[in-house]
Amino acid sequence: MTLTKVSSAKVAGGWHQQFSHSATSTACAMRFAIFLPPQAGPNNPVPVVYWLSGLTCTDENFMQKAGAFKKAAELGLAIVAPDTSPRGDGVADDPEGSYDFGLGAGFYVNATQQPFAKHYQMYTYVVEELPALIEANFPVTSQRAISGHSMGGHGALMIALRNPSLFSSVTAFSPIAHPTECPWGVKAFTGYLGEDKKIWTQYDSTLLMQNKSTGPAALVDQGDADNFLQQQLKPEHLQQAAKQSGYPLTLRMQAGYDHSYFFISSFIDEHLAFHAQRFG
Ligand SMILES: N[C@@H](CCC(=O)N[C@@H](CS)C(=O)NCC(=O)O)C(=O)O
Repeated sequence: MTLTKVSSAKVAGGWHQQFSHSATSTACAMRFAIFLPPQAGPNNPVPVVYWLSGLTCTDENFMQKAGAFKKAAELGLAIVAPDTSPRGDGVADDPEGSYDFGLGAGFYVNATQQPFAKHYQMYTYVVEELPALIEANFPVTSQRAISGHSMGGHGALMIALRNPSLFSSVTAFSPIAHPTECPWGVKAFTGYLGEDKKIWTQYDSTLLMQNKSTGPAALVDQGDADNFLQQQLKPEHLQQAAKQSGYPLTLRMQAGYDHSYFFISSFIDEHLAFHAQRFG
């Protein structure tokens, strides 16, 4: 598998780099960003935190705005941020060009519906193809954690719940906690997965958590001044699911914070420390 380096910059004693590669799962060129802390080297592989971004984002938003590098360098963690959808010639988009479906809005599912199924295989890309690529090409261990924001916060929870042996911990900011019951999720799941709601359940974190009493330790932060809180995010549904099953979830409501990267940058250090503690 050939990786093409797109950019490279030293930061916090380590390196921020972007690469593109031809992905099998999504059948198109995919770009990702990686932060390698100063400790990382052939004789010192480091664990990886995967970061899944939200609607409208690319691999760049988190790396530019979260302010995560100093803490990741201190803790010796690599961070990998994939794109939020397939892109390029021939990749279908929302016919209306809206921001919440199609390009920039892959929802980390494997689409079954045309014209999306050919490229929108983000679940397989994030769970299988990207970690295999990272572990074959960079000085990292197979210790993994996963985090994300909004659509990506949901993606992180859903992927960790479905793959407990692959991730030692999961954290999320402002996740779309119950996608089968909010407008963003219903639109995306109808478009990518079709009308059969039984198929949707495998991609819904609240429904998955309801039936699991064990799995990767989960931390969720949610701002109470987030414009999307009531209509789209519904963290109380996730809390209720954890209560019902006994799942190890800590949900923190954070007073005054909105949906933006200002919120993420305020608590990202704590999320990285949460992961580092569980890597041991
Ligand atoms: N554009 C949408 C919201 C999109 C949005 O808030 N995206 C979040 C993720 S859900 C984000 O991270 N945006 C990019 C950024 O802040 O850098 C709107 O205004 O309603």
